[in-house]
Amino acid sequence: MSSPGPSTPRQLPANHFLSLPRPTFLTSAPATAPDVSTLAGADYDVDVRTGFMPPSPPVTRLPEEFAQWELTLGATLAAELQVGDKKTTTEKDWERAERWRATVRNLPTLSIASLRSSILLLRRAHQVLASIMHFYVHSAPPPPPGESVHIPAPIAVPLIGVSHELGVTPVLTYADTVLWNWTLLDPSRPVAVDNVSCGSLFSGTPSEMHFYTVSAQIELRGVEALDIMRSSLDEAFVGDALAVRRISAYLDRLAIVVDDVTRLMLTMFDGCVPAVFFNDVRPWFRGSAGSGRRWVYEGVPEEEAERAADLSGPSAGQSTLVHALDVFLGVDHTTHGPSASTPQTSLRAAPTFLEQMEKYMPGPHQAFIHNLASSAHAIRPLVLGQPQQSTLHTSYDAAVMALKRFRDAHIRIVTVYIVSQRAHAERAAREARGEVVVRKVGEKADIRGTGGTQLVPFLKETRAATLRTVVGKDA
Ligand code: HEM
Repeated sequence: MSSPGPSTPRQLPANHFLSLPRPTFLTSAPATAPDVSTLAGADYDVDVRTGFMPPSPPVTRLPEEFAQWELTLGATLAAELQVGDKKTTTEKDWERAERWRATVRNLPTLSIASLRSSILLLRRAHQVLASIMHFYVHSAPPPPPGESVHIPAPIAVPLIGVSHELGVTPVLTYADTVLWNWTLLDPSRPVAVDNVSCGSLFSGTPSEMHFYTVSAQIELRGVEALDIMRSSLDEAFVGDALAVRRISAYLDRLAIVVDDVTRLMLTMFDGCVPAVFFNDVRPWFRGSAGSGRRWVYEGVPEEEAERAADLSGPSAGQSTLVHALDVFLGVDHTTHGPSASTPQTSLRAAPTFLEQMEKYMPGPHQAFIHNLASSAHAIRPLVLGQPQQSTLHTSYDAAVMALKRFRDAHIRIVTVYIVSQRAHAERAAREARGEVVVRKVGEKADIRGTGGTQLVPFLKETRAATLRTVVGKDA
């Protein structure tokens, strides 16, 4: 079975979140109201209990036929691979890495035909192959800028094939690190925020596990937000006074859910050590985008290889949940203010960062976003059609401001985990060279995210766009 692409609708399963009655907190909602939202009618791989995460723990091992891939990934532990361009990496580390890299080049190029019947196996294959690829690229000393990085055919060919089946890019994504990388703490209990834990893919550190786990918890807490979106769009279709009152209540609830998501995100500080994240985890994530080096996927048709040459590494910016919140609330990231990181003239034509991130999502989740975006009965126009100071305005702004608080908190996190870490690293390097370290007031380093953004101006602009969405004067 292959995964449905954006244009291949399927029958909705009975337990699909789009097929369910309204949230119970709105007791006055009629259970018989028709599901009229444009979200209905396709399978988006969104589950009523787990949202964008699959409903049961992902497969952790491929069948025997693909044992060599699993063994090669497992051997990275014994090889104690270090990031190739890390200051502390030695000649010996490179030699050990090169021996492991040779085993990757000598793998047979396996057919993925038998994987096509199982989306669960396809996901595991993507995770394994993309992880091997990132280990392969980043455990070697990087070639000079301008030179290409070669991905051997035994990895490149099946990775391209599997990615095609899943509708996702052939590079490590948020789906590999979070959505398809979790287990239940207590298997006798259902999937829940307090019963999920992610595995470490690269550094083997508790910080890496915590980094992914927090995102998984956010995805699970966000399930209620998806439920609220669906119910609100149903009501927007009806659009009468009662519907407007219900949407207000949904939006009030949404603000609470988003604040919970923000609280969860801030628990990053409880278990992910910034220096470990910056030095031992994040370097493995880097994609080719912004690196000045193209990744050449050997053995694949030129057109496919061209599409894969310039891709970003995983970022929670690929979380469909946050995109969905933006789309649902009508946050417009295309009209940039003066602090945007890209020149004003090129803004309208170019896709926004968030739009660019969609191709890193599994195909059905991309379809979910497109469907949500094309809803004929969107919430924001309905809100704008109501009188100023109405209850709906207040509730809408409450939800938007909760999303803005999420972005405030996210900027704090990025400051601690990247901006400050980068400043420490720079200072240490200059001091080691005997240079006097003075940074002029206002001078900022050009720091890029794994998504290739100039991250500080980008994140501030994303937050500003959220604030511009507010409709009331007093918000
Ligand atoms: C240590 C933790 C984190 C760090 C260092 C971090 C870093 C970043 C960076 C650098 C970007 C800029 C885009 C890029 O170029 O990659 C970004 C974007 C983004 N991140 Fe995070 N992130 C963290 C945790 C999270 C979590 C837990 C979430 C929640 C799902 C999240 C959601 C987002 C979103 C939605 C964006 C897109 C920009 C936006 O919508 O405001 N991040 N992140």
